Amino acid sequence: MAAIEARGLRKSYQDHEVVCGIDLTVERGEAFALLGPNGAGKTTMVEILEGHRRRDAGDVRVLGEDPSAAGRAWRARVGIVLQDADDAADLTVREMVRHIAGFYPDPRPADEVIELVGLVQKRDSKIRALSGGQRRRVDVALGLVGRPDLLFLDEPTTGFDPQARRQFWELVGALAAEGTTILLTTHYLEEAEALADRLAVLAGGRILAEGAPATLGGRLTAGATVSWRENGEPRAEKVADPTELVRRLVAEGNDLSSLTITRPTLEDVYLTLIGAGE
Ligand SMILES: Nc1ncnc2c1ncn2[C@@H]1O[C@H](COP(=O)(O)OP(=O)(O)OP(=O)(O)O)[C@@H](O)[C@H]1O
Repeated sequence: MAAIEARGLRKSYQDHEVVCGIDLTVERGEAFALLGPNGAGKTTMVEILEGHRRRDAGDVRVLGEDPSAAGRAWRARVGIVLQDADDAADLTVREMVRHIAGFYPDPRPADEVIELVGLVQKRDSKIRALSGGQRRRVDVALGLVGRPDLLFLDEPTTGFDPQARRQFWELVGALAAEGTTILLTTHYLEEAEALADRLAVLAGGRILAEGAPATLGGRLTAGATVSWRENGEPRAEKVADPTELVRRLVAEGNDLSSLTITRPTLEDVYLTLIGAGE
């Protein structure tokens, strides 16, 4: 059974439909990323799957249950890192993690979680005295402490410095290796590429494309651009397979010290898709 199964999911605010009949399957143990511009409907989707928002139509099963009707046992298996968590509490990091751990049947030890998110130095600091990125790490700690089977991460690394982001990627990789299913939204394409087994690009409440990061939008078959210099002049040619062209350039005795072969990046593919979706 898939971890997440949604069919014909719809949601409107007033008369504005922002999720327009989405089908989505996330397998158990998979890391899945939702990408899309501001207002695409990602958070609305995720909140419906978390059981935090009612849907207007569609069938949804998350860990085998309908999230709008699921009870405490289900909730204990789901970890959530909200986009705008309000954690400006008067508690220390450790107190807060312990407090939330108390709601779960089999939590991770608080100190272990604090170490996982790199907050050992701030363990006894009040949360309201932390920087934005450090608070975000607390959010992540609270999402992890219950040892969830499924973890929702809504823009988890917003405000992280580059080092913290790398550490977070390693953490998510370790959780995925333990078998945790992960549904992530992000605006960082390199994050999606680093973390996701599969991803979907959402715009205007619809999925425009879905697949592995390496093959999304025909990325692998889109051809390659070969660039080199000939008699001091820059040359470039777009080809399906660069092998033959490179062979010819070698046979012709060209200086290939500046040769490059590039394929569309995930960002190229994403921007093309979004452009096409507007
Ligand atoms: N509570 C609400 N009431 C009315 N409209 C809403 C509400 N929440 C979201 N919307 C609208 O629904 C649309 C989708 O919003 P949503 O937050 O799901 O997008 P998103 O893809 O998560 O965007 P972002 O990348 O900016 O977080 C937007 O047009 C937004 O203005």
